[in-house]
Amino acid sequence: MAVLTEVSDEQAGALCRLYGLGELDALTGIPQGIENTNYKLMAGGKRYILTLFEGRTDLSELPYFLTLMNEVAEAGLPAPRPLEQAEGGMLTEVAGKPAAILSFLRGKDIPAPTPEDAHGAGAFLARLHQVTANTSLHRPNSMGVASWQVMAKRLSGRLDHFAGGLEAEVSDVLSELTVSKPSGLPRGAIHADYFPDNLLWSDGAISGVIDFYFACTDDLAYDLAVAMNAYTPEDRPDEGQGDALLEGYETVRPLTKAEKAALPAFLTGSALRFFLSRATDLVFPPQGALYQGKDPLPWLELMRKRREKMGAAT
Ligand SMILES: Nc1ncnc2c1ncn2[C@@H]1O[C@H](COP(=O)(O)OP(=O)(O)O)[C@@H](O)[C@H]1O
Ligand SMILES: N[C@@H](CCOP(=O)(O)O)C(=O)O
Repeated sequence: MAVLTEVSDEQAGALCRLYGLGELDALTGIPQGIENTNYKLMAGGKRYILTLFEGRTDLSELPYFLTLMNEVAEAGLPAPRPLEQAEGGMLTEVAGKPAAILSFLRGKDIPAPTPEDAHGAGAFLARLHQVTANTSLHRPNSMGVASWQVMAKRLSGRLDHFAGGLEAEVSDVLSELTVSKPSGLPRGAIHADYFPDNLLWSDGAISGVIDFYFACTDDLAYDLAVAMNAYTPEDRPDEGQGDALLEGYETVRPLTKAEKAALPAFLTGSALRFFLSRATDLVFPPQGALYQGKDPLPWLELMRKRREKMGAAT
């Protein structure tokens, strides 16, 4: 239940005036999500999303995320469009939290995507990259390799509780990844959290891509690897969703030779990244976010599979 901050009808009414939306019709909390508070806001007969940014989102980075979403929407892809206040500015404050109003996107996520769904998600990711590769916006990846090292260090003394010998294994993988770090690949703004719950579908087509709050500047092929892993079902890893997503991606944007060569390391690295972030959140539950305890272990298994293939590819 991600309504961490209550918003009164009075506060919502004031927001409607600030953004020139007409009369407030209704305000309903959205239970999905774990990071921020989201409400469905109905005003002047239209639907919007009201997001209150909770503790884990860095305030100074909000303009980057909102401007990026706006650029993607301007390019004709279904990303949330942040609304401007009548007097200018996208951000405001509600109940002591920074807040924005975003356009509402129709559709629902597909919790257990088939390989066919993954193929469509891959083609859409490539279209997204065609837009975000050209942005002038810049934000370093705060969840990149350096942060994996920080997380592993913070978890030191605890990793072996997840699996015997894991501390040494993670340290070995980190060294391998540092040695094999590719450079000079196509870069741009990447989504960095392209999981099935961040894509909305309607009538068999993608009607929304949401949750840009990990977006950053990085290699496009790394984003693809995150998505291939995220679409690999945790309980049925061998059904082929990852490969189908890659196939779909390449129907729109074929990978360069160098990107193909980098993919095994990116798949291993991104599996390690989500294992480490989930393990960190379990061991040190974040304050201010309503953490629902996502299981890190399937990502450890996936990391091991990906690492085997990385070894075979070198
Ligand atoms: N622009 C939008 N249009 C429609 N629904 C949205 C939109 N943004 C968020 N949602 C709904 O809110 C839920 C949580 O949003 P999300 O950004 O994933 O939250 P969190 O950052 O807390 O993970 C989504 O699963 C979706 O149901
Ligand atoms: N997708 C990540 C966690 C980020 O959560 P989100 O609700 O903001 O998408 C994971 O599965 O570990």
